[in-house]
Amino acid sequence: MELIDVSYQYKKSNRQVLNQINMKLKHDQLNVVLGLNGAGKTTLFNIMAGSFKPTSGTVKEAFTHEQIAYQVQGVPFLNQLKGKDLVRLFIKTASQPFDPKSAVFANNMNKRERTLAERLWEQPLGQMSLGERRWLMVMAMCELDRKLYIFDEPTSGVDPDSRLNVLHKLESVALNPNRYVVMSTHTLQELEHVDCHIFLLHDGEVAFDGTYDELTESNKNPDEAFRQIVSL
Ligand SMILES: Nc1ncnc2c1ncn2[C@@H]1O[C@H](COP(=O)(O)OP(=O)(O)OP(=O)(O)O)[C@@H](O)[C@H]1O
Repeated sequence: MELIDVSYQYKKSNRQVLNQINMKLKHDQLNVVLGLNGAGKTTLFNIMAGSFKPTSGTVKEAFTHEQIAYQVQGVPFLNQLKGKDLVRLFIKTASQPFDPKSAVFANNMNKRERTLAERLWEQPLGQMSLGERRWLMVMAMCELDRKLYIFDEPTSGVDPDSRLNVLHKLESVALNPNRYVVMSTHTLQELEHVDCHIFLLHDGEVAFDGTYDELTESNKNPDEAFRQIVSL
């Protein structure tokens, strides 16, 4: 998937959020979009998902809605829904078989994850912590068979252990030549041991496009390396 000279400006706004962006997503690797608050990450995801039409420019290899799984931030679900209902919702909308007796999506989980999945299975969403809810949603979405997966801050509020599990899950989803996986995060340290390609959005442009090692070449602290780029 490639974005060619993509620009975006919200109606009634005089600011160009994205200004002739060029990006080529990688297969077999996690694509990570970084940027300050308001840099345009969610706007970019909406363009990739086809929800927003670029003001100008082209999205090459655009996918239909059926080919995309998009985890957006802050979607309200009924608090009474149980974990299994949420998973069923995702799986059923994809017309995939769902077995209510077993946590089908738990097949590749380690012991701790499996215990968590089993506990959340019968627990209402309203009684889950924010991190538990996010973890469950991301794991369920990974079970869908799609061409493009977009995760807007999938590790936000998730504890360090589950965060690693989520990232490794996304890495494994990306290990398929017919898929693209894109995510955003503000926690740069979590990327050190992840096979990923980084795009850093700043001032409407891609200010950095490269690997984690390249990002931290001049400063081993990724936050400082990030700061250097956005201070230029
Ligand atoms: N509907 C809208 N109308 C006008 N401006 C908007 C609208 N939605 C977002 N913006 C502006 O567009 C810019 C980019 O927003 P976006 O949500 O894409 O940023 P982001 O990088 O995802 O931020 P964050 O890291 O805080 O989630 C922001 O300055 C925001 O205020």
